[in-house]
Amino acid sequence: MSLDPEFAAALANHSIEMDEATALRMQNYVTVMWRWNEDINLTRHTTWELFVSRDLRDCLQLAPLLEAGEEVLDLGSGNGVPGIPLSILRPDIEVSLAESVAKRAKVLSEIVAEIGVPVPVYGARGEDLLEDFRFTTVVSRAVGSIAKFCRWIEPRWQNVDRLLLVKGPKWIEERGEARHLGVLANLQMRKVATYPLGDAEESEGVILQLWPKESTRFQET
Ligand SMILES: C[S@@+](CC[C@H](N)C(=O)[O-])C[C@H]1O[C@@H](n2cnc3c(N)ncnc32)[C@H](O)[C@@H]1O
Repeated sequence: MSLDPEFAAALANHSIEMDEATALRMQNYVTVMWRWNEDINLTRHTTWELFVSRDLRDCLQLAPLLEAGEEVLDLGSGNGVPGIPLSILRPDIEVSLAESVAKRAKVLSEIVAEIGVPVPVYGARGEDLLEDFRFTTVVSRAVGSIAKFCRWIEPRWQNVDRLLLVKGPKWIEERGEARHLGVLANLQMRKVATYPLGDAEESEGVILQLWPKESTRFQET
């Protein structure tokens, strides 16, 4: 397999440097995922430009925030973003996927098997999975509001060190709602990445880290 010139052009267009082996693994994931997308709705990002400028962009922001050896759960994985690209970008972390829609979870299992990444897929609600499994970090994109996540994880913090949520500019409204509902009372929240979304409004994307107040683990990060 060689690199698709449109993928290479999209990477160059966004000044993304990636070694060829990683780019080819990423291309294989996207190609297989798009093939499944013809049968079951997984993504609307069906051009290399959209994949690179939306999906890969967010994954590249998340990747450096994770420490080697972490056990990461992608909650609400859908088409596999951010979990599968993260497992390709960071083979030194262990990624699992939770997807509550059984048909999508089954397709995700087919995708990871075909592309050969060591990523377990759970056809379950992520918050239920946290009853029995422990993860150092839960990552998530486009699944629920800050308040929703606070409520989901609230009874499960003994099994999670931190949450990393990928958010668009609406995160400020969501923070307002979460404060209003009082669900942030026992949590610390910090913006750990900010980056331009490249849209006409010049809006910013953020990655929010949430962790329990009593934990000192992320004080210095
Ligand atoms: C809008 S899609 C986002 C998919 C992907 N994370 C992305 O950023 O493109 C949300 C996905 O999360 C799944 N989902 C929603 N709530 C969930 C939960 N509590 N646990 C696991 N999956 C969930 C939905 O079935 C859907 O596939």
